[in-house]
Amino acid sequence: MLKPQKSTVASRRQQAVCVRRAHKKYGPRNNPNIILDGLNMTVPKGAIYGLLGASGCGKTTLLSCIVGRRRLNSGEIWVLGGRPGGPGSGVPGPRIGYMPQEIALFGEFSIRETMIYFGWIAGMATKVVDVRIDFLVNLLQLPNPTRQVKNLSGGQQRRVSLAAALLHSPELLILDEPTVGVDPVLRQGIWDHLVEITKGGRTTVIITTHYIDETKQANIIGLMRGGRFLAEEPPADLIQRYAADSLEDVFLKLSVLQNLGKRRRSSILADVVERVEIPALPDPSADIEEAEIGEISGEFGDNVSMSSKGRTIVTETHATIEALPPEEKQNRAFIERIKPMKLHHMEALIWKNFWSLFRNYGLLTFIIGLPLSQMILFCLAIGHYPLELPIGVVNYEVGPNNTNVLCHYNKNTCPQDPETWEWNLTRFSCTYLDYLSKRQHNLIPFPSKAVALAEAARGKARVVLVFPANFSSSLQDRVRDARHADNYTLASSEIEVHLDDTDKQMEWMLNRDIQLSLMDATEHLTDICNLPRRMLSVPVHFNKPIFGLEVPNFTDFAGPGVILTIIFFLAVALTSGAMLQERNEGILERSLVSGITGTEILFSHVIVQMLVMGVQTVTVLLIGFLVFKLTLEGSLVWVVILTLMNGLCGMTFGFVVSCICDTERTATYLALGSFLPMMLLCGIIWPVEGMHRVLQWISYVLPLTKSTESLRSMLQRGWSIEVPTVYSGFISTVVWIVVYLTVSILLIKFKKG
Ligand SMILES: Nc1ncnc2c1ncn2[C@@H]1O[C@H](COP(=O)(O)OP(=O)(O)OP(=O)(O)O)[C@@H](O)[C@H]1O
Repeated sequence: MLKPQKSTVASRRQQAVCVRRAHKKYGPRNNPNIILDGLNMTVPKGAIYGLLGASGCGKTTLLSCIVGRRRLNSGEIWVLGGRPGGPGSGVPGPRIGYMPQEIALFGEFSIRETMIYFGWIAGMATKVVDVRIDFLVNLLQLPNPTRQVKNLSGGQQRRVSLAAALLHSPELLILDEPTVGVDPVLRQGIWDHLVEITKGGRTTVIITTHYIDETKQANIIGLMRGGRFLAEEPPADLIQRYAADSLEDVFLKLSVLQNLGKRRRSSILADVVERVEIPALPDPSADIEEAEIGEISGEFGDNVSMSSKGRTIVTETHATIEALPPEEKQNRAFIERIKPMKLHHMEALIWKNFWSLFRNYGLLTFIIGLPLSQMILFCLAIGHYPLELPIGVVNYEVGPNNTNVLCHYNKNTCPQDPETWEWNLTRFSCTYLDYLSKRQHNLIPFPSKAVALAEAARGKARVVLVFPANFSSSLQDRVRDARHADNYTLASSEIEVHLDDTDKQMEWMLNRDIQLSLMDATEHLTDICNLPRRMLSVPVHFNKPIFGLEVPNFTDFAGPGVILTIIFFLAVALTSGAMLQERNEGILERSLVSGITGTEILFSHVIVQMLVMGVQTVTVLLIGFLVFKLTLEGSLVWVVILTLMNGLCGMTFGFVVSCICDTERTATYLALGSFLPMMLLCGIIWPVEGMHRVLQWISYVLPLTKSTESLRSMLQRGWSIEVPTVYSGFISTVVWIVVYLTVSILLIKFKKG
C-alpha cells in the first residue's frame, strides 16, 4: 500500500488538505513576525491528523488559512480538491465542520437553537437536526438542550461548540482544541467517536490539542515548530524511531535537532542541547539533502521536515484518482465572487438575528427607549421662546424714585386734540413697557443707567433699556416736525438699548421683542384715536408667511434634522455593535466558514434592523407630530419612507464601521468622529447657506444634508415628491446606501488576515 508517489497538482488535490511552501507573517514589513515559514502539510482523506505545537507556534493561523479565513503571504493550499474559497473545495461550506478556538456561540440561544442555526445553514431539516441533537447530547454528555448557552460552564460550552461542528457530519472536521476543559473519560469518548467516523474514509479530522499524548490515536501527527513541521508521521512510528517514551519526548528531541541545524545562539540553548540525548539520524544523508528533494519523493516527502527529509515515507494513496472538482479558474469574474444569497442561509440568519435581538431585553429597552426619550427631550428642550429674560429698565420719564416698572398711563383716552389734531403724548414709555411686559415677563427697574449697566455687567440683566426724561414729548416733536428736530430732541426721543450680545439667539429674540413692542404701543395709540392701525408704524409690513409659522419656531427648523440624525445614528450604533459582537465572539468567522457569505449576513441584518427601524420611526414621528405638534404639511407616507431610508443608510454605514474597525472602542470613535461633523455640517443647527463655501460643498455631499432639507420641505412647505429639493433628498440617500453597501461587501469579501 505504501509507495512513493510523485507530487503533482492532481495528487495534491487528491488529499483532504494539502499545504505547500506556506509563508505567513504578521506585522510590519521591516519587523515581521514570521508564523509559517515554508510549511508543507499533507492530510490524507480519512485520516485523523493531530496538529501539535507549543502555544503561539501558529496552529490556529494555519487552520484559519485552511478554512479560508486568512490568506497566506505565499504558498498553496488545497482543501478537498480545491482552493479555499474556490469552486469545488467546499470551503467555505457544509463539507467542512469548523470548531474555532473561541467558544463562538450565541449566549442568548439554547443548545437546541444553536444546533438548529448551524443545521439550517448546512441545509438540514429541523427534524434531522433534532435526531442529531439527541445523538450528540449523548455522545458529548451535554446538558438539557433547552438550557441557554450563556448559563453553561466553560467546558460545557466547548462541548456545544464541538457538537455544532459535528452536527452535519462534514467531510472535513477542523477542531481547534476541542478537548480543553474536558474530563479524561469524555475526552476518550470524543476520540473514540473521531476514530469511528474516520473509519469509512469519508471523514477527515484535523485536530489541535495541548494534550500531546491523546494524539496517539491519530493516524498522523504534525509537530509544528519555528513555522515548519519537525515531523509529520504516524505517532507510533515516531515513538519507535526515536526510542522515546512518549510523543512529548519525541517533540523535545526533534526540537533539539532543529536547534542543532541552526547556530547555537545562546548558552541556554547550548545547555539544553547538551543535556538531551540525541538519537542517531536514521539516514545521515538526509541532513545534507536539499529541501527540494521532497518535491519528487511522494506526497509525504513533500514535507521537508526533520524526520521525513530524504526518506520515502508515503501515505496511503488511492489506486485510482477520484473524480476531482473542476480546476479553479485563476481570474474568476468579480460577480462570481459575490455569490447570490441562499434561501436556507437567509432563513437561519434572519431567525438568529431576530432572536438575538428580541431575547436581549436590555438592548430592546434601549432600542425603543432611546429614540423615544431623545425625541421627547428635543421637543421639550429645543426651540421654545424664552419669556423670562431679565430686562433692566431705567425710566427717567417717570422719575428715578418709581420702583414700579409698569407705570400708570392713560389706556383709553386718545392723546390727540379732536379739534386741532395736536398730539399731547405723555408717559409713552409706560405704554411701551406695558406691551413689552406682555412679550417678556421679567422687567427689572433700576434707579439709574450707571447702576443698570453695572448690574448687567454682573449678568443680572440681558438688556438694559433707558428712557430719557422727556421721552414722550421729544418723540412727539420728532414726529410732528422731524425737519426741525435738533440733536437733543432726536436723542431724547429714542429708547437707549444696551444688549448682552453673547448669545445670538437671545439677541435675536430680544431685538424682535423690543421692536415689536414699539409697534404694539403705536398701534394702541391709533386704536384709541380711531386712526388707521398702521398709520404710525414703520412702513414695512410683514404679511402671513408663505411657509412656516408667523413666529418662526426653531423646533420646526431643527426637527427634520434631529429626527433623521436619531434614526441614522441609532442604526449605525446598533448595526456596528451587532456585527462587531458577532465577529469578536468568533460567530461571524464560524458562520462564514459554514458557507454563509458576507452579502447574506449584511442583508439578513438589513431585514431585521428594518423591523427595528420601523418601530423607531413610528415612535419618533408619533411623538413629534401627535404629542408635540411639529408642523406636518406634506405627505406622511413620503416622510415615513425618507426616514426609513435614512435608517437604512445609517445601517449600511454601520456595516462599513464594523468592517473597518476591529474593536468596539475604535467603532465608537469612528461613529462619534462622524456624528459630530455631520451634525455641524448637514444644516441641522445652522443653515448650510451661511457656511464657508468649501464647507457648503462638503455639506452637500454628506448623507444627511439633502435628506434633511427634503424632509423639512415636506414637513413645513408641504412640497411633494415631484419638487427637486424633495426628490434630491431621496436620491442622495439611495446613492449613499449603495456606496456604503458596496464598500462593506468589498471589505467583507477582501479584508482577511
Ligand atoms: N491577527 C494577528 N495579528 C498579529 N499577530 C497575530 C495575529 N494572530 C495571531 N498572531 C500571532 O501569531 C502567532 C501564532 O498565533 P496562533 O494563534 O496561530 O498560535 P497557536 O499555535 O494557535 O497558539 P495557541 O496554541 O496558544 O492557540 C502568535 O504569536 C500570535 O501572537
